[in-house]
Amino acid sequence: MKEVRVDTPGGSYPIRIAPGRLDRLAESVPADATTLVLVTNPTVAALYGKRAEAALRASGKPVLRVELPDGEAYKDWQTLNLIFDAMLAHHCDRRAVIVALGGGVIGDVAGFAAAVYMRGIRFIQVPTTLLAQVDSSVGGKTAVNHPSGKNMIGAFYQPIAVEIDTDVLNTLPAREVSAGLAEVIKYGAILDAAFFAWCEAEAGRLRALEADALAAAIARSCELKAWVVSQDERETGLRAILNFGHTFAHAIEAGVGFGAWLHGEAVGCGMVQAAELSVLAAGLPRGDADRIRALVSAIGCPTYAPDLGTERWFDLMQGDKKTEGGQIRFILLPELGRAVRTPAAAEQVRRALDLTVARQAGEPSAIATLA
Ligand SMILES: NC(=O)c1ccc[n+]([C@@H]2O[C@H](COP(=O)([O-])OP(=O)(O)OC[C@H]3O[C@@H](n4cnc5c(N)ncnc54)[C@H](O)[C@@H]3O)[C@@H](O)[C@H]2O)c1
Ligand SMILES: O=C(O)C(=O)C[C@@H](O)[C@H](O)[C@H](O)COP(=O)(O)O
Ligand SMILES: [Zn+2]
Repeated sequence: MKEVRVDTPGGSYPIRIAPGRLDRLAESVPADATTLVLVTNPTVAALYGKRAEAALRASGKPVLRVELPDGEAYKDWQTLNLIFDAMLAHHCDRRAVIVALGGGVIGDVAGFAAAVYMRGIRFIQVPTTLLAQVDSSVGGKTAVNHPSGKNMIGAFYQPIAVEIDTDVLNTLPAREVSAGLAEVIKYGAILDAAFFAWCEAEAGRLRALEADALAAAIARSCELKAWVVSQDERETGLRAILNFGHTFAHAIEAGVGFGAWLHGEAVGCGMVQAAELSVLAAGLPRGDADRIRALVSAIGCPTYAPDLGTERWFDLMQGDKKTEGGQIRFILLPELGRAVRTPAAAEQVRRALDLTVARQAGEPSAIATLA
């Protein structure tokens, strides 16, 4: 088993990575827990609900299962309330522990519920998508969407443990694998050029879910994210680099309607857009931007963005959480493996959009590249 630790001012917690962790969840259950609230969705429950529940019951604690509707479109306030309704109906107290079993949507919503239920109870992340294993389960960003923007209502709230069972990825649809790989290559682009090059070499094996390549990618991603979060839990500075590609990505997700593009797909495309902007505004060599586009394509994510109209693009990006005093601030790359947070001239942003938005009939349509 590989263990990575996240150290924040509020405490330290382990990320445990190994095949079969799902059957050993009792190891993360605190001795004084009263009820374990297993939050999941029908898709994941059908695949892993019974095993997870049995593993939790092995701790000797009662388990309350709460199933939320599946999908980004349900990552909202109403869905969050379903957790509170169930917990209050079952008289869950402050020593109840939420266990989030699912992808990033379940982890973000269940984590936010833990942050605010009776002003805060403990929670455990059991991520079952690649994206959730390499990114969303680590670092304590919890949130729901608002119709106007991604993750607009939320809290920084750390889990007490992250349990990563690499075996569960075998049931993941190919499109979800590609989406998860987008966040993997993000770490290479912003922090580790050698890891980026490794991803280029291993892209085919990663897409094919080859166990050794996948385990290495998950471990390195968790190490890099844990390193960033341990230095800047609340995104006062350094942590913002984890948002590389996301100013564009979140505009895509909100612009086309939550769920039409997967978050990881939007991140893949958003990184191509941020790389183009980096060439114009941060000195990224042309060849490095081309490598980013080629790798995003190789992992199976779209490289052309939808045509939302320039005004709408700017309007959506203006709403980004990194905007300060009305100025949109991007995460850009001066070179592969190094990221900075910086504003960019409107003209440069317009040019980057021109280069990356699918506008003409002859251009590959953004969605068509998903096939
Ligand atoms: N908190 C963070 O730091 C952070 C980081 C990155 C992304 N996110 C958020 O995560 C969300 C995206 O997460 P996601 O990509 O995991 O999507 P998701 O949670 O919607 O899961 C994708 C799909 O896979 C299904 N699924 C889950 N595990 C499965 C398995 N093992 N086998 C088969 N199907 C399975 C789910 O039911 C769902 O239909 C977005 O809302 C994004 O904003 C948060
Ligand atoms: O952990 C972080 O910090 C990230 O930015 C990781 C991102 O991949 C993730 O999508 C995050 O939810 C985006 O955060 P937001 O603050 O822009 O909503
Ligand atoms: Zn992301």
